[in-house]
Amino acid sequence: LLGIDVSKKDNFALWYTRVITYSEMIDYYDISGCYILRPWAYSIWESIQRWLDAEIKELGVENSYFPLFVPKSVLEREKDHIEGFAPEVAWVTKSGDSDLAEPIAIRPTSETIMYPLFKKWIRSHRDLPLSLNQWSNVVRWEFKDPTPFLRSREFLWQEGHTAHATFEESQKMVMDVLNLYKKVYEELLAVPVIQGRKTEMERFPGGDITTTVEAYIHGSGRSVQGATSHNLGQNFGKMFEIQYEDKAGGHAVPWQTSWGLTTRSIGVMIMAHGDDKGLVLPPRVAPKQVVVIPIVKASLSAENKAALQSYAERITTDLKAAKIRVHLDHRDNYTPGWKYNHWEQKGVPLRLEVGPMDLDKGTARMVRRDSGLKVDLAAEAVVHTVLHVLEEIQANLFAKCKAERDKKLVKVWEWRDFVPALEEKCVILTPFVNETEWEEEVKRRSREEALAGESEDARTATSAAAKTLCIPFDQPDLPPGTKCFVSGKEATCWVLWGRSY
Ligand SMILES: O=C(C[C@H]1NCCC[C@H]1O)Cn1cnc2c(c1=O)CCCC2
Ligand SMILES: [Mg+2]
Repeated sequence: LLGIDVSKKDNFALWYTRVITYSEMIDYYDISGCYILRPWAYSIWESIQRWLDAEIKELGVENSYFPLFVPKSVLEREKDHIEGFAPEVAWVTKSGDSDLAEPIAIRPTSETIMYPLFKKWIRSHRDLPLSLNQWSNVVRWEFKDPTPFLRSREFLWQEGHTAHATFEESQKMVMDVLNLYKKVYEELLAVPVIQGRKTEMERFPGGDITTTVEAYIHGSGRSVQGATSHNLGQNFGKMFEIQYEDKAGGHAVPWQTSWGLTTRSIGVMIMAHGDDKGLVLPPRVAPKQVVVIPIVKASLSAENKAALQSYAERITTDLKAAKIRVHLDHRDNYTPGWKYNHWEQKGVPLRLEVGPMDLDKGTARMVRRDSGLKVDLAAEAVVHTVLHVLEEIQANLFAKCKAERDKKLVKVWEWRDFVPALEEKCVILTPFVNETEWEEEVKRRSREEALAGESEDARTATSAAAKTLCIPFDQPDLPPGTKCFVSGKEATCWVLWGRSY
């Protein structure tokens, strides 16, 4: 097949599979849940990394690297931290033919690897704040159906881990990082997110406060956690007996944070912006922002072919000089039409067509990937127009995504309106009593009412149930006496619900 040949709205899962393969981002691997990140995808991860790495360093964080392995005795140091997650842990039990004395876990996250060293390094208040990050892979043997980028058994991420003398300082770090995550999504990936706090049921049990950025995928109507930033309180400090001599000469336990953003962010961007022709890349992370395509007609004389080639090369050189990521596709074994389709599937924001007429008139035809708009430009106007239009495309993608999300962001006050709104692919704000048993009840009833007697595979990554996404920091007005939408009890806050990945 030359084209994607399936519409995003008709079969979202198949559309996504076609987009990530035809754009040469992903290839499949023998082990379920493991994928190859090809250069077109890896380049996007590098752009995210480059921006985020510089920003966390501004916060005083330093990069480091800890071992991939953690002994069973250390990983299971505190039962309540690990109990819910145990099935996801991958173990090394042998080397060659011989069994290891003690099974060794492959890191699913690095708290238990790092914090024994934090204990060793943090002795005085002068050792604080300790702020480390590592860019690495992690392994979680997920049970649910895998989806490239969104849910894989190995993924790339950064995990930040800090220790502070006061709660206030730790909470500032939690929020400073959460604001960086919002910028990664909104300013790099052009995807709007809602910041908030996870409910008691959804928060990381090892921490005290879990904050999150929640994205909405218009095509599937599902929401997805974009990244998390936790205030761990003193829990891990107590668990790992981290203590230091404070200014008054007494013993104190530091206040810690941990925070992570993963390659899932790339999947969110693909789903948010892709269309029926394939990927649509935000210019700020596009591996190539412009592709120059010479239109070489066979009838052209040799010198005209050469003239056209050098004209296209000059335009390419001018763009490179302006730090624009440009590619000249002068392959003579593909037609211009084939190339248009190919680079559209790869989501390149701008195409510049350069034909014999353009050579004569000193022009080039600029075609926008997001809107399809075609504009003929004078060669000397190409660079500054391209720079301007790339910014326009970035803003346009964000605006389109935000409009789509806002159209589906609804308020519901009564239970009877809740499941119908889910069926309409909405993400739903409700007044809520914010008690775990009522959260469980909503999960159960929303699945039951949506399935209406049908069953649901436990492995499904696309459950019919609604779950809480977050308690948005930006709370709508809640007049006293407002009733919880499901329990009828006094509502204590507005909560965001949705079907999610
Ligand atoms: O990983 C975290 C907390 C924290 N880890 C560091 C980055 C930020 C944040 O994700 C929670 N968590 C999730 N998943 C798992 C574990 C786990 O602790 C441990 C066992 C395997 C699966
Ligand atoms: Mg998990």
